[in-house]
Amino acid sequence: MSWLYGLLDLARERAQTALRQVYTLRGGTRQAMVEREALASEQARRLAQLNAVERGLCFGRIDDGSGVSSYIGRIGLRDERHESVLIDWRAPAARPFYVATATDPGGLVRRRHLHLKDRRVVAIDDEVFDLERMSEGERRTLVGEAALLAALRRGRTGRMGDVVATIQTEQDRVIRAGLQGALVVQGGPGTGKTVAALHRAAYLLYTHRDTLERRGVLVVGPNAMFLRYIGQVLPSLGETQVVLTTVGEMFPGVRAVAADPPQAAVVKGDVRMTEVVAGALELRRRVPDGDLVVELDGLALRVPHAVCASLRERARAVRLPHNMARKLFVTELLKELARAETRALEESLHIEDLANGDPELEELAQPLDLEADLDELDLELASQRLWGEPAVRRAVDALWPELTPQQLVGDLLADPGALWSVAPPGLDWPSLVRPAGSPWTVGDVPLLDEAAELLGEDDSARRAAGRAARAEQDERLLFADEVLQSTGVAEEGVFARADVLSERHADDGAELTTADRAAVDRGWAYGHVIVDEAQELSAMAWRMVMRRVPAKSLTVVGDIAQTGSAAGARSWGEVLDPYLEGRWRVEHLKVNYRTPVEIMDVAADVLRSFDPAQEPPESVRSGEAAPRAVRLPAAAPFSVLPDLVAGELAALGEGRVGVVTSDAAREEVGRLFPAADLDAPVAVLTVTQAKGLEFDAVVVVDPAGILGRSPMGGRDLYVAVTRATRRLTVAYEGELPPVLSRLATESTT
Ligand SMILES: Nc1ncnc2c1ncn2[C@@H]1O[C@H](COP(=O)(O)OP(=O)(O)OP(=O)(O)O)[C@@H](O)[C@H]1O
Repeated sequence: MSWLYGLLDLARERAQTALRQVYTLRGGTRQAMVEREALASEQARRLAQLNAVERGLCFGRIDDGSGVSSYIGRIGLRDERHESVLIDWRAPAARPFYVATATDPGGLVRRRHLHLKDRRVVAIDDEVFDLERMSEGERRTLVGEAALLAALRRGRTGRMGDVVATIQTEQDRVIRAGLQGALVVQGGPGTGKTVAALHRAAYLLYTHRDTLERRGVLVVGPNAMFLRYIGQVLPSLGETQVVLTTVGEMFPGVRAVAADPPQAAVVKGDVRMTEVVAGALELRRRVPDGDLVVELDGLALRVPHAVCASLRERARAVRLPHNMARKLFVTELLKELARAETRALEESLHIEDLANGDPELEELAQPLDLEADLDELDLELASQRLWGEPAVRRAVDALWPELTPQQLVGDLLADPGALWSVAPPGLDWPSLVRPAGSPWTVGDVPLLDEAAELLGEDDSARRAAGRAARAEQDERLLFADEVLQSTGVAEEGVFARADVLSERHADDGAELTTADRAAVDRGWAYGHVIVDEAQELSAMAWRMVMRRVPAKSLTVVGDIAQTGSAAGARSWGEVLDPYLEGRWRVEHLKVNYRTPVEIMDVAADVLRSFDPAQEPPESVRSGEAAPRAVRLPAAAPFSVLPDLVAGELAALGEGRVGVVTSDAAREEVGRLFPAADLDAPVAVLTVTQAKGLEFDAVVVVDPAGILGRSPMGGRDLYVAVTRATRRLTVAYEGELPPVLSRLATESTT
């Protein structure tokens, strides 16, 4: 191994030297500075990648029938003669390592898993593909079974790790699926959907770096805790440029964590909320009851009701977003007010009075028609003057206000009258009503996004800047190419292409990476979007996600059987067909790598209780402690939990306990374990919070409360009991729910 690590050290030194050189250069044109910065950030990224692969640099070897051996590792390395000596796990040449099975070795005679500690090989697992001498029992489908089981037996750290060394064939199919179109990864708990999806992100970035570095990859997860749980996987694979977010954070400027009550969540997630939001906007474009009258300097500027109505119609008819159409409305209304001002002035000038009875003057006095004399320039100047008048502004704002999404949605939800008048029949709008100024909920975020689409933003300044930036683009590109050529890096293939470099350093933020820029831009079009726990997204949330990926290149990861949100998915067709019209495909993952057979049998009973047709995934492990139910004492039931959890920690020796409670018990149980968090030995979570996570031992508290929370209670209990990798205890009061009757019961005294 030392020769491979030697090459890694060399590559690091080269990157470091290049970085130092870039930093020692000073002065020059702005262009030169921008280019230096581009090189520096590329070198820094390369260095970070080289550092990330130190642990377990090389983990596999494959031998083909002709005596050729290839090493598989976290990155690709070449020797001084430019010969490939370590194959990146994502390269096509590494594929046989993941797909060869005993029955279909694909030209391999041996697959070797290498276990490294520091920089030394400490263990080897070999699989020899010799079909002649293979017994039936050996024709298994697991890839590198010994290495896989060793990986699965390791205690959990509270953070998901990468699995490059032990990816299984069915997962490999998911990871290496093409970039185009939508792929649904459906699989039961613990089948590696999340881990496969993250490796897929790394694979796609490796294989389609040109497109994806520019457009970015977005991963949407169920909550912040989950994002922390998975946050290290991609960096450990050398990829730091992926945006991780939750539905509650997808609207820039809003960080929603609060959940709606179940009924409000259902209504907010209903696609008919598009009509509600659009209706609410319509209510804000008003026509005055009678004529519009603006009092200005003693004059009453009057615009007839019918004219106001027609101005509104014209502004609507342009079909621009509201805040952009407002410009047209304002321009037209100001002209009408200018005309009205002239009319008012006319009426106020009584020439007969000025003649003061003089018959000659009276004869001279012609009826004035100042309005007819107004030309476009007069109107424009008058409009400008009027726009400076607060009374005019107030009148305009009352008829066609400039609105933010927050104003539109916040006002609507606090206004029962408005909700009543815009909600389509059958929509339970009263469940939405709440006090003004309430904190944003996760269910509000897709509504804000919907509102933002209808409102639009005044981006004329940004577009002008964009045009100017594009004019510079060609020049920049040319220059970036020259830099790459002159430094020789173009040949080394170490750097991003010139257009990527130049794009990164476009005017709107020289030091910002694609990920940085994308994360704050609601209108950013990602190259690929991965949605995890996708069964939880409502129809409205899907609209928001789909807006972020116009190319519809998606990986949708989830399990319909685990849907906990009442607004979530009942089938993949139901949520995807409105956007993809059947143009999506499903890969099924069927092997459970997390939960041992003994616990999975209990979970299977729960699954059958709400969906008898579903097959639970098959566990790869067995032989862990039998899962049990513990009856809590009737008086102060939770008081025994600290001892119970301490017992679980002791039984684990090394590992973490997850206490998964009903929503009702969460607070009281949480008080018993004050320092509970992901990294602590004990974490206390509701089922919603525990979704996607796992623990060595799980204590499920108040199963009846979990079952009774909502119509989705059975699914919630299924999620709760499938979080354990080794031990499961169900702590209940009163009677054990019949669906758990398989559990051996104990009582506490
Ligand atoms: N090929 C593999 N090698 C080693 N470990 C694996 C492999 N596949 C999955 N695992 C492990 O199995 C566990 C479950 O994986 P993961 O969380 O991705 O499953 P999931 O399908 O997303 O589960 P859930 O539906 O419950 O969220 C994780 O600890 C993961 O690291």
